[in-house]
Amino acid sequence: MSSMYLRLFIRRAVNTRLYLDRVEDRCDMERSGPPIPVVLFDRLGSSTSCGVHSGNCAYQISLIIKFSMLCHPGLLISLRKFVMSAVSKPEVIFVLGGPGAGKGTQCTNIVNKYGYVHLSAGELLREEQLKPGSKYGELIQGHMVNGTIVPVQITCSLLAQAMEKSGSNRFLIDGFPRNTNNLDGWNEAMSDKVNFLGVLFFDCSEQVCINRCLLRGASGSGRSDDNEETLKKRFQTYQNSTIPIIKHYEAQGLAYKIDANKAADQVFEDVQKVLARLQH
Ligand SMILES: Nc1ncnc2c1ncn2[C@@H]1O[C@H](COP(=O)(O)OP(=O)(O)O)[C@@H](O)[C@H]1O
Ligand SMILES: Nc1ccn([C@H]2C[C@H](O)[C@@H](COP(=O)(O)OP(=O)(O)O)O2)c(=O)n1
Repeated sequence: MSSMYLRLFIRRAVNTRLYLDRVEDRCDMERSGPPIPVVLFDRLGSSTSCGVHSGNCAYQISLIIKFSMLCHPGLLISLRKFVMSAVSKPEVIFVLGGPGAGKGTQCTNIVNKYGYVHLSAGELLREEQLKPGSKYGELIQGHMVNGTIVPVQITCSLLAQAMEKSGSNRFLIDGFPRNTNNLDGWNEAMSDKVNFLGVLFFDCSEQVCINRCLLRGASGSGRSDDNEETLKKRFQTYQNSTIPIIKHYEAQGLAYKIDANKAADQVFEDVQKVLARLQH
């Protein structure tokens, strides 16, 4: 009995890729026709496994359940979560605030507690800049040092690639959108593909931010922009270009302001209150 399996299929005709959380393994299973990415993961211990197949114009989810697990009390809840995560669009929260406001620090806290995937636009750009032979390396470096913003086509495609590669469906997108070019580019390419929950806005005074960035630089961040001269320019960009984006979301009731001048653990207390609201 324990080796008998029940297989459920869910099919839907959409040309889309699926993003699932808790991806544990990738393999090619039941290959037929063109190559199909298959994600295998496990929600009820080792005796339940799920495969997700994303084809050209349809996707099919198959869920393999051991007969002995059919009476498991968590099965229905797990099934519902599984199906919802598979058929719903990926969740996105934007994280904004001045340079050094503590965005990255709080994103790490959120990832540890809530299991989002953290994508830092700045970090993705730094990685791209360092890639040998990157055609955007010099352009990115120029913007970093001048404290200006890289064109959205580059940043948005790095974000989209990272989302796809992660296999998750819950994202914190940190340091984006930073100006109207970022916002327009995102809206054009991505906004109808995601379920946007809102913006975490880390509000922090300029002096506190500058002190934190200088300390970060002094303690070996290795970042070409953690110096006083670039910081002045980054703050100008923040005031002139990013604050209007935050205001744009505030006007829609989608920005959640958090006092980021406080100690990191106090800031995280406030973050958790906001997340509790966002997730309901
Ligand atoms: N609430 C806080 N109080 C004091 N220092 C902080 C706080 N949050 C972050 N830091 C420190 O300040 C620096 C900048 O934080 P970081 O999370 O990298 O900011 P951002 O991602 O907004 O640039 C880091 O060295 C970090 O350890
Ligand atoms: N959307 C973005 C995000 C960052 N950048 C560039 C320009 C920014 O000054 C640098 C650094 O960004 P990052 O988010 O890492 O910086 P802070 O964490 O806010 O200090 O990257 C960009 O051009 N476009």
